[in-house]
Amino acid sequence: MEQVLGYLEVVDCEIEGGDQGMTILNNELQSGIEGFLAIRRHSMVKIGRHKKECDVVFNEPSISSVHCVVWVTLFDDEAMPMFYIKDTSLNGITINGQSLKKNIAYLLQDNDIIDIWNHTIDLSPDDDDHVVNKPLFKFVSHRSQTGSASGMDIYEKLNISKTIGDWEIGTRVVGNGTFGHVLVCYKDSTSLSSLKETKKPQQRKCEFAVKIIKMKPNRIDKEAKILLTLKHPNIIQVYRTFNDLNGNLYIFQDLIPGGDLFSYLAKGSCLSSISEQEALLIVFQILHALKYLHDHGIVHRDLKLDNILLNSPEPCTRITLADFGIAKTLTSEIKRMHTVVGTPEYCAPEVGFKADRQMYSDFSRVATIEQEHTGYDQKCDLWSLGVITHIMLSGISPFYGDGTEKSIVKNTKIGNLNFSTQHWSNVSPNAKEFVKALLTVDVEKRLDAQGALNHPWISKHLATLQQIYDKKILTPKEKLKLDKGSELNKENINIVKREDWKKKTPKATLPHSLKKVFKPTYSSKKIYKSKIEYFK
Ligand SMILES: Nc1ncnc2c1ncn2[C@@H]1O[C@H](COP(=O)(O)OP(=O)(O)OP(=O)(O)O)[C@@H](O)[C@H]1O
Repeated sequence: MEQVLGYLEVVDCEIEGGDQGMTILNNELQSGIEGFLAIRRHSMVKIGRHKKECDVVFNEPSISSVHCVVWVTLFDDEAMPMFYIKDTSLNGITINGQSLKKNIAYLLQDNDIIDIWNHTIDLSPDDDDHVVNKPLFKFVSHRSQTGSASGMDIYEKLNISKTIGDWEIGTRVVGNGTFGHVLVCYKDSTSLSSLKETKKPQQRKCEFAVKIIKMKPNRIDKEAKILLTLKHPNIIQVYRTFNDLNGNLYIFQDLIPGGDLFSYLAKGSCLSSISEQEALLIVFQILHALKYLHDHGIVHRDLKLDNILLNSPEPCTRITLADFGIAKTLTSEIKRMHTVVGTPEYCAPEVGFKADRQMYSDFSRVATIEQEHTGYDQKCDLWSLGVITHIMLSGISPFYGDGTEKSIVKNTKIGNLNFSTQHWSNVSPNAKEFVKALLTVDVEKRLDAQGALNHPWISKHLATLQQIYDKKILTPKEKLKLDKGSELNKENINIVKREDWKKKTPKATLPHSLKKVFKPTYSSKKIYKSKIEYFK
């Protein structure tokens, strides 16, 4: 069983003449301490009226079936856990007297008091009629959340500003990558005054995320430029970017609270598979995002478990593609790419990775090593999706070999797949065919995004998938917008028609003087860091 990372302490629970209708089910036994509900990785604490679904059950009509949920995400073993709460109720909940927006996850901080009875509506100290002695919950984390990099020195350490315009940068780290640090941030809200006028309780500030990248001088960042043009429910939403005088680029974006797909699959010391239905809904959403990107001439080029974020760590949740650090926009002039970029483990063979580490000795964010081949196109993203689907269905990375770059690159070029192991015994033939159709070395024969959506594995379940997507994944507003047809935020982007990509382009024409070297990045940053084994 996973380690306890935090607790909800039951407080203000002076029960008179009965149990006030509260039943704590399994969770109390797991925490081992009476009156404390354990919060562990990979399991959500649910509070509500529904006996089968919830860990804490209140038999009261004012409490919704699932009233609120609490969970924790952990980026890696060295990171501080992030605890979230989401109000899923009809009547609302408050934290420290502040109301929450429905269905939006908020970060919990030590000693936060969670009130599921919504006292704030008419609570006054002299009011004898208000509900008393109803249990509240106090959140307590197991480890200090400020950690070693204390709030004061993170700004100094990263040489970043505390505020950028009306954005306030917090001290909590959401994740770290090869290129940047992702921190929690807040946007100054002016709407509080209007809330006061309507005598509603003050609303808790929503959290956002900011990715901060150290830029090399005179580099224009393509990631920020591309992200500002995108608007899709399955692609990270960016609100603002800013370059400071210290060479930092700030990308202000939505905070995605469920952690990344790598952390979701990493249980114990290996990656575990998930059910075919669960994988199908994830693939369906990624394909929606890829279709949108590719239709607009954008290739992600670094699809991997780490860059797929979850809205909450549970099945049937929204998936968000992040990290457009090496994405590329194709235009009518540039129809193919010749730069070797990405993560070898997920990288299509035609991208042209070499196993020779020497070649990648000098690191550059705008990675450029000239390719020997005729280039590659958007189908490289479909190969990466094939690797991701393979891992989700079997828990195994298909070309990982002995884990060395040499063996990964060699295995990828051969593209052999083995579905005869016990890991595949419960996987349907259609799912295996789907993986095979994406992990096809011959690019011409490999499916594109639309082809993948038409594959029997997806098309057989299309009606159900679309229904779940429309009703559970999208908000009604998003559904309406998608129905009207997706539009880019900015008009001045050179859109390539799909037919143009199919036209063959001449061999790479970059002069040798432009040859630069590139060091690959790894999703496996976590594999190397925490030594997670792929093979069970
Ligand atoms: N908006 C976000 N909300 C929540 N978590 C995020 C967000 N953006 C990034 N993360 C987390 O931070 C990690 C690093 O972010 P990101 O991948 O964008 O950085 P990077 O430096 O480009 O990484 P890489 O080494 O993969 O190139 C991600 O794996 C993810 O877990």
